[in-house]
Parts: sequence; C-alpha cells; structure tokens
Amino acid sequence: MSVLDEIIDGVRADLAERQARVSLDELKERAQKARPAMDGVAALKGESVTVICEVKRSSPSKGALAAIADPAALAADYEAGGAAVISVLTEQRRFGGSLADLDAVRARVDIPVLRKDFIVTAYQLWEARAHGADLALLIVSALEQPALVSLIERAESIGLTPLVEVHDEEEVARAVDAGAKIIGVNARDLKTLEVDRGNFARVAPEIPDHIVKIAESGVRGPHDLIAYANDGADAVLVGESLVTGKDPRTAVADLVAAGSHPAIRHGRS
Ligand SMILES: O=P(O)(O)OC[C@@H](O)[C@@H](O)c1c[nH]c2ccccc12
Repeated sequence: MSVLDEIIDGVRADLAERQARVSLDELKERAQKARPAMDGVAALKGESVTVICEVKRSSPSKGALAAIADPAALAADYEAGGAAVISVLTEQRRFGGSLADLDAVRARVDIPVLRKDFIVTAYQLWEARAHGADLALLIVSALEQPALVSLIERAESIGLTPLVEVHDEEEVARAVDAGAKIIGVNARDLKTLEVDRGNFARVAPEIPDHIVKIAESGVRGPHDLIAYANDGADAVLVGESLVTGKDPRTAVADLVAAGSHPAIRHGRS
C-alpha cells in the first residue's frame, strides 16, 4: 500500500465519524450562512507570481514541523507579508490539522482560504464551504476519473474553486479533461514522498495557457520561487520553510518581492 493509500484510509475513517455527527443537510445550512466564497482564480493570477502560504504542523515525510498554537496568528502574519491565499491543512492524523484550524484562519484573514485535505466525497466539499473555505484541493492520483469530474463540478456549483493537483503528464491530461482551471504540480510524489524540484519544469509545459499553474512543495526561499517562475509558474505553494523559519511574515514578504521582480514579469498578462 502506498503512503497515499494509507493516508486516505485514515481520512475515510475520520470522515465516517464526522458524517455520523453532522448531517449533510446541516452542512448545507451552514454553507449557506458562510461568507460568500472569494474568487480563487482572480486571487492567484496576475502580473506577479503569487504566493500561497500553508498552515502545516507536521507531514508524513518529516513528522512534526511546528506546534502552531495559534494558526490564525500565523495566517495573519502570512497575510501581512503579502500572501495571495492561505492554505490550511485539515487532515488530522499525518498533518495535525483540523476544521477548527480552518475556522480560526477564516475568521482572521480577508484573503481566500484553501482547504488542503484528501477530498474523496462531496461531503468534504460541503464541509469546506461550511467552514468558510474559498478553494479546495482535489488530488488526481487519489481519485478515479469519474469522481474527479464530479467533484470538480460539485465544487464549482457550491462556489468553491478547485485546485487540482497533479504529479505527472498523464495526470495533467486527466485534470484538463475534467475541466480544471487551476492545476498544481506537486514536486512531492505522494506515493513515495520524494521531492523532485525538477518535476514542475517537466510537467508544466503540458498545461494549457489559460489554466493557472501552481508549483507546489520544496520552496526554500526566493531562489526556488524564481526558478519555478522561470519555468512558467503563476503561483507557488509554500509550507515547511515558512512554519520552520523564524519570521514567517518577513519570509513571505521576501517571496512576494521576488515574485513581483520585473525580471520574471516578462510575458505575463
Ligand atoms: O511544505 P512544502 O514542501 O513547502 O509543501 C507545501 C505543500 O505543497 C504540501 O504540503 C502539499 C502539496 N500537496 C499536498 C497534498 C496533501 C498534503 C500536503 C500537500
């Protein structure tokens, strides 16, 4: 069994518990009262390379990264540093996240929030919206094609912008066929957890121009952002280096400054 399969087994068990506690109707009611979703595509695509900053306590590859006692305060630092979107990991067993983290972050920031989890059912999309998320991650390698298609449609019908994650060219084709408007290329292979920063450069040329391209994982600082930008990234998604560094606000500001440098703006619309 791959790491991804193991994670998803745990996600399904936790999901069953929540489904027993909170009905879908209740979630739909909460979603209706949530603040209307912000436009994820508009937030990410612009003249500059934008930065998605992640609230991440631990990871299957590295174990504990940071305690993050106050996720809302961290998100506020990210926002003050110029983040375009905040990503909140809500998976509990391997990443130490929760929907409570999503609530706390949503209540604090005024920029779009991404629910980062292993979404396998529409229930989780309703949860995302009920807890104020604007975007939701859908991982191609975790889903059969019909499920991917229907989750993208469902996400959009409830106002969520799907960020569709791929790892190779074949998955790009599936994401494009399924109607993705934002594709994230993960440098980390979720089946082996290995990081290959060259993956984006290989895979991104397969993504049509009208789709927003995000380089995910492995960004240590501005030089990695610049490399991804030169390979065509519209945005980068950064977790570990921000939560383990001393000053997240300054670290984000340094990334944002690199992303708006004239040298990498050429050719962007
Ligand atoms: O911590 P990093 O290397 O900066 O990576 C952030 C993000 O890309 C990573 O957390 C991630 C990308 N795709 C995922 C899917 C599930 C869980 C986590 C992820």
